[in-house]
Amino acid sequence: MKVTVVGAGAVGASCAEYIAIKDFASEVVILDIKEGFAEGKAMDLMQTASLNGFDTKITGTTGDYSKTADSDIAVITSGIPRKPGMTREELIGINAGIVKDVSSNLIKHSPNVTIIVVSNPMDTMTYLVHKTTGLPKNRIIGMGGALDSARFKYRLAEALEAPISDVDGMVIGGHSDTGMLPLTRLATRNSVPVTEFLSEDRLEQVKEDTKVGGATLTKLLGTSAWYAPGAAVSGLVQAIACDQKKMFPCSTLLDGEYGLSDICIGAPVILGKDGIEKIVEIELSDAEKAKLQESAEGVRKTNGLLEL
Ligand SMILES: NC(=O)C1=CN([C@@H]2O[C@H](COP(=O)(O)OP(=O)(O)OC[C@H]3O[C@@H](n4cnc5c(N)ncnc54)[C@H](O)[C@@H]3O)[C@@H](O)[C@H]2O)C=CC1
Ligand SMILES: O=C([O-])CC(=O)C(=O)O
Repeated sequence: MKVTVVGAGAVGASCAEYIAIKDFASEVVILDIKEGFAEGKAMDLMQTASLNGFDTKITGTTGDYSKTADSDIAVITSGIPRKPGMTREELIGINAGIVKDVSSNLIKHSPNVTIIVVSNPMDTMTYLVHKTTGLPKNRIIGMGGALDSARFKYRLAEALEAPISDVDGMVIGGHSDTGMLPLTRLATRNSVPVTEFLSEDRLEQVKEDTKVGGATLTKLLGTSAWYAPGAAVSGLVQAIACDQKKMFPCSTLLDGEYGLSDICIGAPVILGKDGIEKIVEIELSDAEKAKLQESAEGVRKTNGLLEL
């Protein structure tokens, strides 16, 4: 199993590290355009192998896509992150060109690759990869909901004063400060709906804290987060590499599901060896349906800025 990670920055390196530590891939190639950067990150990570006990071979390259040839999975993290006060959508001007260029180079050397898009604005970047590569839709996956759901569980556990392992919950919709839809109605603590334990006001606070999870960290760090994003990507990569048939909310091209078409947005999917093997349609309340439509309108507005 060969995995390429494009972008050796904060998220790319974190993602490569978690993939290596989980020790399911034979090879990880990191590619960046900054001279020597990916080689340096790869060497540093390889020097953790004896300490962390993994056998994954990590190599780095400055822009040489021939080194990525025959990758099974490629993760795109190349592009600029936001600074405090910015939205993810503001990154489109620079990141669209990068993502388009990177995905076409990847496919030249790995025609059967499954691509996981991380660069922001992620739903629009995932749509761009669909529009420009011609890869089948099951092999283009946007990472956002897995991260947002992890943040949702963190906030739920905080409100419940419970360990995170007690808590389950999912976030669907667009990966944006306003478009996320944390499904509080379906969240549970050991199978018991969290609505049994938390007031409506407290749940509303959990929802709002979850939606601005990325912005909160960006304000604290001066750039956007990387540990949880890297861990979330590694979870998707592992589910595909190990054919786990796990369910994650991912940005996927919808074709009528949830009443939406010609848009990539977060919905629950089953991930296995064929990438997105199924889009799971869950019954939403009328209020949730309306929120999802609103979220989709936001994503479509950003998609409208693409030069296709
Ligand atoms: N979908 C999600 O949940 C998340 C998305 N992100 C996004 O991921 C992206 C990366 O974030 P960070 O790693 O923090 O940024 P970073 O600045 O640390 O790393 C980005 C790397 O991309 C490289 N790069 C730029 N153009 C390239 C090209 N054409 N080919 C190869 N490499 C290129 C840069 O040299 C840099 O090393 C941002 O757009 C950020 O908004 C970040 C966190 C979560
Ligand atoms: O907040 C950002 O810009 C990066 C990101 O998507 C996240 O951490 O959720």
